[in-house]
Amino acid sequence: MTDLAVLGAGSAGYAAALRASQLGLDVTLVDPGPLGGTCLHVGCIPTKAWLQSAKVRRTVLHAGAFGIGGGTGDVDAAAIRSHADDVVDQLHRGLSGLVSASGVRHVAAAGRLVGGTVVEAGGERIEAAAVLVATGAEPVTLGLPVDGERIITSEHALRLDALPRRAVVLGGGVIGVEFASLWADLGVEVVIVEALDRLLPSEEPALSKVLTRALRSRGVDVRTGAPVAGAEAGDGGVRVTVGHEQLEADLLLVAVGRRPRVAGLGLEEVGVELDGAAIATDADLRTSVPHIHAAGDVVAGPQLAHRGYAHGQFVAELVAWELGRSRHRPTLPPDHQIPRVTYSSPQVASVGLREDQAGPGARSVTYHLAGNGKSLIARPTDERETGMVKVVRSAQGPIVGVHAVGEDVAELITSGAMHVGWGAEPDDVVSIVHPHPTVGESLAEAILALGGRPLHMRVATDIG
Ligand SMILES: Cc1cc2nc3c(=O)[nH]c(=O)nc-3n(C[C@H](O)[C@H](O)[C@H](O)COP(=O)(O)OP(=O)(O)OC[C@H]3O[C@@H](n4cnc5c(N)ncnc54)[C@H](O)[C@@H]3O)c2cc1C
Ligand SMILES: NC(=O)c1ccc[n+]([C@@H]2O[C@H](COP(=O)([O-])OP(=O)(O)OC[C@H]3O[C@@H](n4cnc5c(N)ncnc54)[C@H](O)[C@@H]3O)[C@@H](O)[C@H]2O)c1
Repeated sequence: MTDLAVLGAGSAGYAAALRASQLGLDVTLVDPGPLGGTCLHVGCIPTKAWLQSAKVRRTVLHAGAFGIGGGTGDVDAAAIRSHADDVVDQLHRGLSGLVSASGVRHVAAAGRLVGGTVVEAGGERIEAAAVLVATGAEPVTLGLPVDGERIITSEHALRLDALPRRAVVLGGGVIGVEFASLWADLGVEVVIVEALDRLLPSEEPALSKVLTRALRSRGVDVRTGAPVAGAEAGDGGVRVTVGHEQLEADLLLVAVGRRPRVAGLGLEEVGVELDGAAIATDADLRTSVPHIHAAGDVVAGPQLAHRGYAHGQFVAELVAWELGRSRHRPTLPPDHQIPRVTYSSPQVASVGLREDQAGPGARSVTYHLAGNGKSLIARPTDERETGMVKVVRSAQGPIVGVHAVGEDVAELITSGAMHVGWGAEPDDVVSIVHPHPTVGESLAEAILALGGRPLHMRVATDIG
């Protein structure tokens, strides 16, 4: 018997386990893989390590623009991998220590539901008061013959010991854009192919435009409105069919989305309903079967590690409350309040609603980072794009969206998430002083303008 059995020890599952044990629940965490799941081992952390190496090479190649003698920027893919592995290992050791110190029991096996809230894993039968399914997602391959060598997914891309000379990236979403950006900066000739009419199609159109111009200026061949019809691998490389055209490359990265991992979990057998490919849940992440919850990438919505953390902690608190072990009934942040960052160069970061989603009478101000000292200092002078921050408020109401593109704009979206989450009005924020020079003060500049009192920008003073 256990209070909570968690299937999956990724961002959602381990966050649930840690929070539940803090609340005094007995927890069993089931996962056949290493603690940490996709984000730690084959997602957020190793991709950001590769992106950092790409940024270092770019800095080295542009060092002259900063008055420093440049280097050759030779690339050692195996050494980049080893740096990424070191970071992952260190975080994995830390997480394993946290989980064992918390008293959570880890069963290192795949689990499945075998009736009600009973889980079977590694030959063991675990009866639980509540179950959380947090088994994550896996790449969609569109039936393309993924072989791990010529036609690959992001997981294979992170294990490369040598970089291709020429690569086609299929999908202009988050994974496609991050790899296109980092490979281009590491000297790979990249073609990125997106079926819809722009890269990162769910972001504000202005951000996609700046990103596309920046990638093109670094030699990336960006093709939009171009669905890929097929691909064929041979000894010498891969041939990709886009419309009537054939593209030749050393490899094809398939990055067209990730689908919830729900097969083989016994969901159908115990009556857990699906909503399309994802597990159907109510607003409190309860599935159609009492006391079975779902969290993270198995639930439809943005597939992000920090959403997984929020989901996992929420379910732990809800279960503790339902079992009478906590007096606090938790609330779940809505998906649109979850910040999104694409860590390409330039970065694209946003939270809340786009202007076209913010209702009638919504107003916005766009502050161009060409006026931001910190952004100009960081930018090599031979690069034209600096980026922008756009803030959206609902009609005479609160700030409902912050959208940014530029170097290091990920750092300002945390403040954006607070403004949107707290429903702040521009007047609530204008008296908060931001440090200078920072990229973050560009958000303050846009909010000042939205509140009708611009400082370093020329806009009509009756705005907002
Ligand atoms: C290349 C890449 C880069 C990414 N970068 C970012 C980023 O920068 N920022 C960000 O926020 N998000 C990023 N993500 C997304 C992020 O990794 C996911 O949103 C997050 O990992 C989801 O957490 P989860 O707990 O739902 O699932 P996962 O982390 O996928 O964990 C699921 C776990 O379930 C386990 N499991 C599977 N089947 C069973 C079973 N039958 N029994 C028990 N356990 C099982 C798996 O072994 C796995 O450990 C990235 C993803 C990818 C692929
Ligand atoms: N920095 C981050 O937070 C981060 C990084 C990587 C991944 N992730 C998460 O992983 C998930 C998966 O990422 P992803 O980039 O694979 O999915 P995605 O949904 O972000 O993008 C997939 C893209 O592929 C395009 N596409 C689909 N079929 C196509 C075809 N036949 N031809 C051309 N284009 C096609 C889609 O229009 C879409 O733009 C995302 O939801 C994201 O949240 C997050």
